[in-house]
Amino acid sequence: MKVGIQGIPGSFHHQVALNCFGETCGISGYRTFEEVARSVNEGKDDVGVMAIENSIAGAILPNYELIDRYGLTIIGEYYLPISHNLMAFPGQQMSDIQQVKSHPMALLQCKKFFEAYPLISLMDDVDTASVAKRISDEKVKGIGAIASTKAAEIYGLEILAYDIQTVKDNFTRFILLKKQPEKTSEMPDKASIKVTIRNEKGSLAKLLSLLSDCDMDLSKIQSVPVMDKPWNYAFFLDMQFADYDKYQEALKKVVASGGEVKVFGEYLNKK
Ligand SMILES: O=C(O)C(=O)C[C@]1(C(=O)O)C=C[C@@H](O)C=C1
Repeated sequence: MKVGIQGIPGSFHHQVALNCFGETCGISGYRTFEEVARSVNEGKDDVGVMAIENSIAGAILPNYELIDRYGLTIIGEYYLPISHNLMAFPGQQMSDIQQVKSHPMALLQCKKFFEAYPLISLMDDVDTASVAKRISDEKVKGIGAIASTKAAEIYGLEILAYDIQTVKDNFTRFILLKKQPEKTSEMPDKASIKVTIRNEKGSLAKLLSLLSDCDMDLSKIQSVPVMDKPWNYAFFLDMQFADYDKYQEALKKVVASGGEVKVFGEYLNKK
């Protein structure tokens, strides 16, 4: 199984790939989410792992657009507990650190911790682990990384502060992406869809009550701009259901009421 991720060993994506596909899967690391989406679309990787939302920092909106543009299918999801740690080249104190680099989502999850250190500047980087690796390879002093304890272990860095995310219970939801939908033995109980509706008074309210009438349990609704129609919006919806037929009926009703529907995936809820 060839798995595409953004990041390198020690990153959270790498951990999810190992947890989902086992130690022997072949993992290719890319610098951007777009490269992951492209590699799955071109068949270079069988499956892509992509973070889509975090319980502190919220949705990674651009990733919804990537799934849409590259025509990928969501075949599953995975929730990983995330603990962030501040680490640096060994032998330094907190007072030696002038700058901290990490993945933008990781920085967002630790914003509160750094309020007590106004002299430390925060900078976006590719992924959590690659900063740790660079500090180690180039023996960089004065710069810290935010990453997992596993990354500190792999790259030989010293942890200056443990568990620095704003709330202790912190989760990132990852989605597993393939080029084509796959047949599963179990009936799906969750779906991710995109609905485009006309920008008219009450149209979103009508959509929501229609879904509720069909017993759809919405776990996510995210509006995204329709690029070629300024100030029009489409909605990415995640919904859970006990009855697959009712879900199919809901989709038909949305279309009958004038909505455009694109299904991104039907899979098993893992929450
Ligand atoms: O940089 C990493 O280690 C990642 O796997 C990326 C990522 C993300 O994209 O949200 C994954 C989980 C955490 O939320 C922080 C960063």
